[in-house]
Amino acid sequence: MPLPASMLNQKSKHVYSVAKVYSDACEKRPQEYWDYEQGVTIDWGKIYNYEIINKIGRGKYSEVFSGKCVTNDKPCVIKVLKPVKMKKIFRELKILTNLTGGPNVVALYDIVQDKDSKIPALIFEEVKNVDFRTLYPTFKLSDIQYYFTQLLIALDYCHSMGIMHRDVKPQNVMIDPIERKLRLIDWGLAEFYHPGVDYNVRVASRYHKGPELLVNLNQYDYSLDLWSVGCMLAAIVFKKEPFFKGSTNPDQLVKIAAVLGTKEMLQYLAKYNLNLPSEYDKIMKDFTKKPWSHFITPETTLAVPEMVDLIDNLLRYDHQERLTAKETMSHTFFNTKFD
Ligand SMILES: Nc1ncnc2c1ncn2[C@@H]1O[C@H](COP(=O)(O)OP(=O)(O)OP(=O)(O)O)[C@@H](O)[C@H]1O
Repeated sequence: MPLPASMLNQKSKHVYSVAKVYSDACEKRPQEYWDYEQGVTIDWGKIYNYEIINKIGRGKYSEVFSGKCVTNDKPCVIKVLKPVKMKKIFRELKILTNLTGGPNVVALYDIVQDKDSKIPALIFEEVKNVDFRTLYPTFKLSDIQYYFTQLLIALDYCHSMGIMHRDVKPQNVMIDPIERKLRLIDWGLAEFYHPGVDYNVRVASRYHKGPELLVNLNQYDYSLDLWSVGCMLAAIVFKKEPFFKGSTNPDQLVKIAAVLGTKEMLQYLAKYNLNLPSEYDKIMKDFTKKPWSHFITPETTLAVPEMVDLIDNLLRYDHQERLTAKETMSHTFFNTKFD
């Protein structure tokens, strides 16, 4: 029986922006692939197969524990979801079941449910992560080439599967430097991409929010994730963590404009027929675009020309101008040998 029509792929009356790549990734797959509103058939595992060892993280939407699977003694991570709308839970489950097994995507081992609260817990592979504040300062250019290629492989894969991550940031990129293993985690804000659909701009974490989110451009796409990658690279290379440090969401755009320029921001808005939201009236200033050389000091030895050019091609206001994940991987920076 065909599924009833869904609101999830309802195009806006006025379509003004469509992804440059993989725009039909969902449409070409069956509706069951992306329609999480019809519910998700879950093959529930057995909760007594898992043992909690200790708490390792607490997010807005979950509590995360390290644990082990008692049947094989294998370590795992147990993400106990907080009670939120079932629709959000279904979305995370659908996306994870679609993506698990993909390159550098955290593997989902099992889904279990507390029998009283009915709240699901997700069982993942464990990554022996080293905190980015400790790890990133040790990176040489060759490490950046290696780990960012791994991250881009994960992003190109999820984009090719019609999914935008929408929360790319160092805290969601687990790296085990001993195994040189990288996994993209936290698919809780990820969403299926349908061309011409208006998306909620209240996604991503402040420092990694793309300009499209801050100016209420709803028809954004996979290119949002590439802005966040640009922020991560700029922070590492220019030794400024985070690179754009807004104190509020509106201030985040002010911090971006202070680097990329105010005139350039207004040109971006004009291209998509948008006005600067009134919340900026009192706080936006007329900044001139700063050249990247402004951020170069004797300490920024990673800021080689190839890297600066890469950052310049990711940190673009216009989401349609940013390199895609695939284009980023073929950028000269990744094809240059550094010591
Ligand atoms: N597979 C894993 N291996 C190691 N650590 C993990 C793993 N999954 C999650 N963590 C740890 O738990 C933290 C929270 O996990 P996650 O980001 O999935 O939860 P969340 O509730 O969605 O978080 P947030 O509110 O920050 O978005 C991570 O930042 C990380 O430190």
